[in-house]
Amino acid sequence: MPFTHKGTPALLAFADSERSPLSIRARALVFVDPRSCQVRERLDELAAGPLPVLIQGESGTGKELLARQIHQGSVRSGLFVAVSCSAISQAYGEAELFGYVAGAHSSLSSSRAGWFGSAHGGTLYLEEVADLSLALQARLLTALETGQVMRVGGQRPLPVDVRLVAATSFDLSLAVKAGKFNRRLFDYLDRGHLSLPPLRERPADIMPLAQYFLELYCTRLELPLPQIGAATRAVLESHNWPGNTRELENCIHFALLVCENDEILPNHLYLPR
Ligand SMILES: Nc1ncnc2c1ncn2[C@@H]1O[C@H](COP(=O)(O)OP(=O)(O)OP(=O)(O)O)[C@@H](O)[C@H]1O
Repeated sequence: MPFTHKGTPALLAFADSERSPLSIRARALVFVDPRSCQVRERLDELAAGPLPVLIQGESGTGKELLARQIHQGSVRSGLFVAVSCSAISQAYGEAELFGYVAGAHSSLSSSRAGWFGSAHGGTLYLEEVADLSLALQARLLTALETGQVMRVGGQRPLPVDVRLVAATSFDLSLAVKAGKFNRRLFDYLDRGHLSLPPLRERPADIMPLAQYFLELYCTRLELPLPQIGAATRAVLESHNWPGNTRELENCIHFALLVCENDEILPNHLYLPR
């Protein structure tokens, strides 16, 4: 059932958002600005096809939501597994990503599939993919190209069918030039390039998103729905949103908690920058 609210026609809903353990905040994608509509078209094209996808967009623009939408729009019945590459440990990265067999280290008594194996039949979303070490990048490319993984301590490779959706907040080709990112992995990923503009370049999304977050948090916190008046609207529309949609979401959440009557006023907006 698509999420709907007054005056915001272009919403996509996540069918499984209520039961997905990885999707606490994501409920729908608001796409109203013409640039967002172009992103949406490209997303639909990519979702239906077989290509890996590289999403480029500043922090907080909604890359993970797009990745979920790509998975949902695909025919893949396996899980959507989201992993932050900056959280993968240096020491055990290979085991975390590709799994291990019991006894691989003295302390490991059972086998684990790893993130890659857990996404078998589904989609692996790697956030900030450039944070992977060069060694793991090379192993990742081999796994994707051969459709096989070797678990740490394993004797033979296991077949895996994973679609990779990777995200980066900067131009990854610069990291390739600097020797920090595997050129072949970049070429592999970049066939399905999806660029998500910052919120300041999609101004027609600002008010629909603000209204969406207002309704979302009012429902969640069981608060009456306040209005957003003209002066507040002007402030929201003229801010340049360095933290993108996440900043707008936090701003609306905060405003809802500090506004006293039935209207959000400009002084209820916490916009430090
Ligand atoms: N188009 C949208 N419609 C509704 N909610 C959105 C939209 N875009 C982003 N959000 C919300 O904004 C927040 C940030 O989105 P998300 O985590 O997907 O951004 P990101 O680009 O992956 O950020 P980071 O690079 O910091 O991980 C989330 O709470 C998400 O639900």
